[in-house]
Amino acid sequence: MGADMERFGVRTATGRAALEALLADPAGAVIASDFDGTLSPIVADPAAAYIHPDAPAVLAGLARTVAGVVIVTGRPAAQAIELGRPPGGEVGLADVPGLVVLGQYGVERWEDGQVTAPPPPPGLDRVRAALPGLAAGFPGARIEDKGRALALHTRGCADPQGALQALADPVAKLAAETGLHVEPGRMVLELRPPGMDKGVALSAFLAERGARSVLFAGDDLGDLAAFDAVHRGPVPGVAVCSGSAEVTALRDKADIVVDGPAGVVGLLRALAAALAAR
Ligand SMILES: O=P(O)(O)OC[C@H]1O[C@H](O[C@H]2O[C@H](CO)[C@@H](O)[C@H](O)[C@H]2O)[C@H](O)[C@@H](O)[C@@H]1O
Repeated sequence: MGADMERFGVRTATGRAALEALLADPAGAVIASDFDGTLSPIVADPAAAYIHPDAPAVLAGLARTVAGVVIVTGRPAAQAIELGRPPGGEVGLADVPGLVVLGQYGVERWEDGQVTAPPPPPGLDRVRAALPGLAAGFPGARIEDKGRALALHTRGCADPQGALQALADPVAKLAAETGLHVEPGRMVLELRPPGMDKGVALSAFLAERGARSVLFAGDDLGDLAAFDAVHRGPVPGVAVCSGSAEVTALRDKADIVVDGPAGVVGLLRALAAALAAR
């Protein structure tokens, strides 16, 4: 077991214990992951953020062994499925047996090709009308309409971080006026329904599956709630940081830190190999 722990780069005692529990009892394990920045590399155009080419097959292999594989994402769930098949790829996320996608920070659920979700929150139309005015002052800013939430991206601006800071107050004011929640992320401010986050969504999924252990991988601020759920929940949990220079807040809270989506896929591949060797 010691060799396994070394291979996985676990740096905390609780992470070691949780990973040992997962390896000893895979039928009780849930493998959970964020999408953008964790399974798919960060790119300038959100519509072009396809999954790492090896991720679907690796997740499909794991899904045959564990209690469940779940993607917990800020994306609309169906869009994660679309971007979850790399261009020209033969295997996509839709081929992962029993996969569930909890989209839009947990308000949507994709399963067996069907999406279930509540109606869009009141206030969204007002945000939809107001955001172009806010974005107009920042050439290169991009509005992403996700149906139940809107995102204002600054990655295309000449000074993405400066634009993000300048937009923070007006976006917070708009959120307060419309009863929405501001979700800050990687060069993005999202206005989304309140009352749900990735931690709540993941905890509910773990309870539903009767999970006895969990591994969750994430890269961004919105994943911190899932890290908390992993560490404070009733079953042993491993939090994996998909590391980047852009976001450092997750590193100190992670049991394992890997280098971006390629590192996450490598870790999941090593996990699948260790389970197959048992
Ligand atoms: O919860 P996630 O799966 O991490 O999704 C969070 C948001 O990710 C997307 O935006 C981010 O990725 C883009 C593509 O690489 C990048 O251009 C952008 O700067 C990032 O913030 C997505 O567009 C959002 O809808 C997600 O909520």
